[in-house]
Amino acid sequence: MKLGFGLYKQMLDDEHFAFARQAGATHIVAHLTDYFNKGEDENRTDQPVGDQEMGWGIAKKEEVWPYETLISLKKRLAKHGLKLEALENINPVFWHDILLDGPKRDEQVENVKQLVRNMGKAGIPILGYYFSLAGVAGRIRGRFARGGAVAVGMEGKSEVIDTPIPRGMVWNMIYDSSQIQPGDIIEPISRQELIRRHRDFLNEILPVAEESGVQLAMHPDDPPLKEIRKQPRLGYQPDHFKEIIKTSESPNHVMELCLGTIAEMASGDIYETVEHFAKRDEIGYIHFRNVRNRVPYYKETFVDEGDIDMARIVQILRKHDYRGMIIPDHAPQMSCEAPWHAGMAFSMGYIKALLQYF
Ligand SMILES: O=C(O)[C@@H](O)[C@@H](O)[C@H](O)[C@H](O)CO
Repeated sequence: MKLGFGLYKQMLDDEHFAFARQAGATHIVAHLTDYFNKGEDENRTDQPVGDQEMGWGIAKKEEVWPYETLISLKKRLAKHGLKLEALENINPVFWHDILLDGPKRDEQVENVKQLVRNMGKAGIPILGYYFSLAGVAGRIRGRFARGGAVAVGMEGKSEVIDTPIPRGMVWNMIYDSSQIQPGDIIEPISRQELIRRHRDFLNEILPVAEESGVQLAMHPDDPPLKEIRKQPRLGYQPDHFKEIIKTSESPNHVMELCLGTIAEMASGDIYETVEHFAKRDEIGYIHFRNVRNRVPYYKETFVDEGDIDMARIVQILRKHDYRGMIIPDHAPQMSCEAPWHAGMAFSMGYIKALLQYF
């Protein structure tokens, strides 16, 4: 197994690369979408939470990440002894009308194909994506982890969860602020319609992924409620994702298996789910984090204190000879001058020890 580390856009610098390597990472997941593009967000070092009606921020208008950008990032990482294993998430500016089935859909399918080709050419093996209208919305932040460490979670349904998505926004980011008008919302669709949009997207992108040697790794719905912001989720039980991966029938379509999100689901068994995907070789990479309780009351915890027995997960992965990457995803913030660094270093140390002894 490969120990990896995820870095947000604003962390893609030498200092963070050195930190990741020092914490034991050999592989990197890079987020090239700036989730914090609001100018004044003081929480830029923590994960984006999704407790605001207007979402994470304004999606930056930019051209589809070109080959040159990708290869230069790869080379900068290589200087630190790190391999760029995956990009996580697609800027909503590139694909909002694929999610919304809007007028630019076909043009935007070409954007995603181009991104996949650029990744293939640069030798980046995995694109993590999350097919969702509401995106990561409706969580709150609080002193939920051991010793009062700040983490995210849910305390029942917050107001945002039932507030419809305004037009101009999707995936919890604003892609066109000129469209945002009071009362103008995205019409609710059915889960079947969302499944259709996703299937059509895969039918067009997967052949290109296969040709390019890139795997598309699907993130489960986060948080896994049946409906958020009046829109359905692709899935809210492990079985939904098993079904989607099975019907896509391509070795290039796999899971970005987030243990926390799966364990938060109102039903389903995390160990059986990991076993299912590991046995079939359907895991792109793993978000190795822990939670307590299930939606709508779950809380993120330190990696060693939640409901999931992480050693058991590693044993299941070993049993099926899983060779892919695991990353901490995110961790509670620890009380000190570098709360994010301390939380992530704690997770990395714990995971490294598990990998050493199991
Ligand atoms: O902060 C983060 O990294 C999370 O929000 C992600 O795990 C997120 O759930 C996925 O990237 C899916 O978008």
